[in-house]
Amino acid sequence: MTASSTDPPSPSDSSLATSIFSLPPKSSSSSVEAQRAARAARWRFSTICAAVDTKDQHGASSTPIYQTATFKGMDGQYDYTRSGNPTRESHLARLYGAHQAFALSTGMTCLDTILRLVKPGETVLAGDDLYGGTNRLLTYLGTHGGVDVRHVDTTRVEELLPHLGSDNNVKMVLLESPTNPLLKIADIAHISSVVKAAAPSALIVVDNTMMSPYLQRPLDLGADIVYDSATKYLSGHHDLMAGIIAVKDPEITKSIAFVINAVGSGLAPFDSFLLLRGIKTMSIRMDRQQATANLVAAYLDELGFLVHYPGLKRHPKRDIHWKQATGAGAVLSFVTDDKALSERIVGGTRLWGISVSFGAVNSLISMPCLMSHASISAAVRAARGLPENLIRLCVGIEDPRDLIDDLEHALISSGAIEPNLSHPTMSVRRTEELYDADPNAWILERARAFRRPGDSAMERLVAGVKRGLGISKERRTIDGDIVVSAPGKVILFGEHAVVHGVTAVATSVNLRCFAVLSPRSDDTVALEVPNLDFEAEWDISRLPWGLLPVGSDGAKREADKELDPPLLTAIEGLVPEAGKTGVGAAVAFLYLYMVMAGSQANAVSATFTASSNLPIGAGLGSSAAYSTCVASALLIAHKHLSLPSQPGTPVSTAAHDDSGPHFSPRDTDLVDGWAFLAEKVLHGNPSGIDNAVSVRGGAVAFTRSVGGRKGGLEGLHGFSSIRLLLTNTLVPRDTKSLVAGVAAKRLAEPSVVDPVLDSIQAISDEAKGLLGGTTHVDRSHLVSHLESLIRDNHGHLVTLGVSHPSLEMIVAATAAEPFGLATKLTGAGGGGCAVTLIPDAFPESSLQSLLEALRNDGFEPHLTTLGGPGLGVLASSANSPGYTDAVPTPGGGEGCSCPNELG
Ligand SMILES: Nc1ncnc2c1ncn2[C@@H]1O[C@H](COP(=O)(O)OP(=O)(O)O)[C@@H](O)[C@H]1O
Ligand SMILES: C[C@@](O)(CCOP(=O)(O)O)CC(=O)O
Repeated sequence: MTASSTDPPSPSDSSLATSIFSLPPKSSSSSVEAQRAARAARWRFSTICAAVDTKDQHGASSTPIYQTATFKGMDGQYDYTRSGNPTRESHLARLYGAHQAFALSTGMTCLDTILRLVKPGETVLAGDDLYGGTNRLLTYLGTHGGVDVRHVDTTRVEELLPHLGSDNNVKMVLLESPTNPLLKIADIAHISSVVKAAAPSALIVVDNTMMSPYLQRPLDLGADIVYDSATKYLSGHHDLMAGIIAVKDPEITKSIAFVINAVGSGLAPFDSFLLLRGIKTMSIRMDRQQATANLVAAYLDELGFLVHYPGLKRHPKRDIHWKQATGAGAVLSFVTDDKALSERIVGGTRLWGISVSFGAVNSLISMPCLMSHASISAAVRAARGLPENLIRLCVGIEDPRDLIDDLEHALISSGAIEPNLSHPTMSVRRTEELYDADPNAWILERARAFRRPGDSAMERLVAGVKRGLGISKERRTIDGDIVVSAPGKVILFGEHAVVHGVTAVATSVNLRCFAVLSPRSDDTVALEVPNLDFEAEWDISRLPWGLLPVGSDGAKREADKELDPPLLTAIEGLVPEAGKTGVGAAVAFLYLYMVMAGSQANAVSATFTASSNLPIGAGLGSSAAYSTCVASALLIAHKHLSLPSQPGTPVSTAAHDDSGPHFSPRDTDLVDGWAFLAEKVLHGNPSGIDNAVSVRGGAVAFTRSVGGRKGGLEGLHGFSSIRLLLTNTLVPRDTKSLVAGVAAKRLAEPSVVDPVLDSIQAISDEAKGLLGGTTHVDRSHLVSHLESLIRDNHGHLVTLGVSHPSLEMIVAATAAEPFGLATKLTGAGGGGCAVTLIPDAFPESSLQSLLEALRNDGFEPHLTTLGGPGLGVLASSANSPGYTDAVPTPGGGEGCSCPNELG
């Protein structure tokens, strides 16, 4: 297929150069014909694609296939198909704004043809993120053709400049934009003008396959030659191989035509027919593919993957792309940071076919380093920044919902994402309605139902903090920000009994509170707690500093064991909108803020923002997570916590997380003590187990110090990843009154309650042995043993009177056939949450039916795993000028590993 967009071909152009659009009207004398031709000359892209304006002798409305090698006669337009064939002649030049366009047998043939314009001793500058086949051919040209091939980052014009001096003999600059597969953007117009100015004889060649002429026309931007693998978008069905070369200059056209004719690389008649047929629907296909690609990119981006796609707002050089192209295309790539994980994702899809190439109506998934770019050595790939775990997605025209379903399934089953327990699940009907009303909102909803577990506890934390506070990937925390995060908890055994000195076993959950303390300079302290729709600010000078004990100087590290009632009352008077849920959070914050500063002189001016993905008031320790965040952020601001010398290095307390620095045991205890004080503000007389878990993470056995008996805290590290189902009844309850109810029952019926407390102690002791690794059992026995302890403990809590009909419904639903699972209430009971242990072998299909059944009963089920990191400090530059230097940093030193006197 060859054609010229403007001039009719001269006989010397050979019969390759014919265009139905450029031929003069049959009867040029007829003004009607002339007007029709003039109108046709104004047709827009999709019209040109769809129209069959052939001058076929029978008026065929589809281009006929001239399946012939030779043509009879001496003076006809065609003689031999290698030189020209009517099926191959078409309107392509017009699609490219070219002087002439040629259809060849493949995209690589196009490149081969173009590279024959380069002579030995000349230089080709090519990109460093190129299709593997391009790289292979260039390498061959270098080794066998005596051409100096240099790979530079062609997306950066400054990298090209040193190569453009006349001694470099640059003949050709080969560009792709966006590049394949990293979708880097080159400024085609800018590069063309810079190259032309410095090396006037150099040809700018653009591989436009990622875009097609529908979205980008490089000849209009200053390129000399553009080629496309027409196997991709132009034909669109992956049922033929083809390539197109479009050329602006008549002289270059002749050289290209010469090579094609000499070599015989023109596209065969039948393939030309298929290609023409594909081109008719190109724009409509690409519109659909591109719209879906935008959704897929938004989905992966929202999940926290690094996605390469110029449709995304933060894509580097996006503005340049949109200056030179009219769409983002339908190819995107993303990294998982784990090659094995990427392989599992790619292998887990069904609708997305594992295949090289792109541009077809059916969607494809691949790992370029193993497939399309495998011919580039691993070392070169690494040097060019091509991640081995990169996944490329080529979006087709299937229903976007099916594509997302399939991709999501692969992401879940590979372990790349897990349910976002804090996100309310939408009914199928509501989801469908949202899709119909607003696909962009729909895709975000789909993504928010999941989250990435990350590769390490710290990475999870970083991602969690950003998500939790709505800090988008591009927004970095400002200098001086202190960013902290702490988990909620689930009590596995011993709630309520723990208040009376019995041991309880609790574990952190992967739902967290996130907080930022940001310095300000207006002598104001402010609080924002969006979960509770509360914000307030206070003039620091008007806080009741006079109520602090005389001599407070802020140097004190340890938290008080008890609250100071007059100070508490005074602070309560400062919090507006009494009765709102945020009031407790504000009072706790201000209380710690004042006591920790010790005096007005030491007070820091800052805004504290906390946001949690924990359900609040459901028994999962949202208050402890919040208290831990308040305590740790304020301790850092007052320089009471020793942090790594390198600002911004994440610190954690999680003993099981070996990566990164940890707080010393003494500092861990310090945070715990202050968090406990905040818990006291919120709850009066809590046992302290919630903050102990939130600060440390993992699983702990906790015994409160009661009546002079020594308490204790022990980390339990003898288990790995046990799955739990937390089901929120959504029934509100009040911890304080439930705890008081049990105390009253104990007073009234000691003969009933005391044996129950003894039995719970025995249960906790057994659980401690199992989870702490001192009782040696195999994995299946560990789980079944824990299940029987769960059933027993729940029975005792029923006896204590703290269950609720909604909790009993969940116990029954999970125990019923075919599930047979063990469930107990967790936390204070009276509503709140139930916890169910999910054995390793529990079938995924049964789990899905159980979740569905619970949702149908109006509950909110969340899957989680046992254990997880505790307090994490993500960013902290307490040494920055934003915070006062007046508070001396106390001396460090290792202290006790566990606070034995917690309350
Ligand atoms: N994200 C948060 N922001 C501010 N305050 C919070 C947050 N999460 C919890 N709180 C505080 O904790 C209280 C809930 O504590 P509680 O009823 O014991 O529930 P839970 O069992 O979830 O800890 C809230 O009323 C509020 O004072
Ligand atoms: C009931 C209790 O044992 C656990 C706390 O329950 P909750 O997380 O407030 O639902 C009370 C406590 O230990 O402070």
